[in-house]
Amino acid sequence: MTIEARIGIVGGNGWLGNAIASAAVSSGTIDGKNLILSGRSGKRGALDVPGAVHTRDNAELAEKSDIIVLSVRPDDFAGLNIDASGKLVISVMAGIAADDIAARTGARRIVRSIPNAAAAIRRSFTPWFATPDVLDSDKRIVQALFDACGEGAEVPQEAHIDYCVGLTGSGAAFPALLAEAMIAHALSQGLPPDFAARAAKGVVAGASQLFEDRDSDTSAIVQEMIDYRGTTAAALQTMLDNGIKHTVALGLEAAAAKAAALGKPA
Ligand SMILES: NC(=O)C1=CN([C@@H]2O[C@H](COP(=O)(O)OP(=O)(O)OC[C@H]3O[C@@H](n4cnc5c(N)ncnc54)[C@H](OP(=O)(O)O)[C@@H]3O)[C@@H](O)[C@H]2O)C=CC1
Ligand SMILES: O=C(O)[C@@H]1CCC=N1
Repeated sequence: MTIEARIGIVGGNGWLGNAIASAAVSSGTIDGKNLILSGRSGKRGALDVPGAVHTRDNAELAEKSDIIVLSVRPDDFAGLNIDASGKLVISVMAGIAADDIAARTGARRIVRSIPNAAAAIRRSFTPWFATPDVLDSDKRIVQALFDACGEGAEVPQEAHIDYCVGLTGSGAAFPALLAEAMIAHALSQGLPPDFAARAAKGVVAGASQLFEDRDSDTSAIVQEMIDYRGTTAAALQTMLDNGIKHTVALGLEAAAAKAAALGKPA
């Protein structure tokens, strides 16, 4: 789907806002001339967004946009002054509730979402939630925008978005941590650093490619290896016995708790 509406991204010069803008244009989902990107400093994002207008003036952005994406840090939201009444607002901010977005912007049609940094390569799995006033036509645009960034998926409750800050928003961070743990152990066993890094990243990257197959079932992969009763089973069972699932659960809960705290005044 091509989005004909004009989209303004507040914080469009930042990590995520720039990635979304780049993905939307490079996929052909929106013409760059229909994008306006704002930032305070005048700095541009790392990724080129051909045709887009850049501004430091959020009032100009609001005036020129049919849809406003809020991509400032949660801590900066309280200082944001923008009139989005009558417009669709799409927030990517962690922890900021739809009611607070409505109160600050005057908008009623509000979507909350949690993309991740893989939007830069159009591989973000992005959950999104629409408040009751959001129109079906708005939803088609939101889905198209997040499909341009990878894959969008509507969730039925706002609470799911708060939960997903950890589940999807952290993006490459958790697989990177797994690779880090593997590298650290390989180094402790005397393997050369360059080899250890290539080996661990190669395993994680290879697994990611395998998971691309929509039919791949992670629990089946784990069970198959446990049933094989070989060396991988020994490793998996030791990790399970030592609480790896509990550790992951604690991490996801910590992310959700941090997001909840971000949404509250200090
Ligand atoms: N990065 C990620 O992977 C993810 C981020 N998010 C959410 O996305 C949002 C953006 O995060 P991220 O891109 O990482 O942060 P960045 O700091 O990279 O980008 C935020 C941008 O907002 C701009 N900004 C701040 N205040 C204003 C303002 N009043 N008007 C216009 N622009 C403003 C800043 O511009 P300047 O520097 O010029 O002041 C900055 O470039 C956050 O709310 C975060 O929770 C959600 C999921 C994943
Ligand atoms: O780490 C963060 O705060 C951002 C927001 C959600 C995921 N990443």
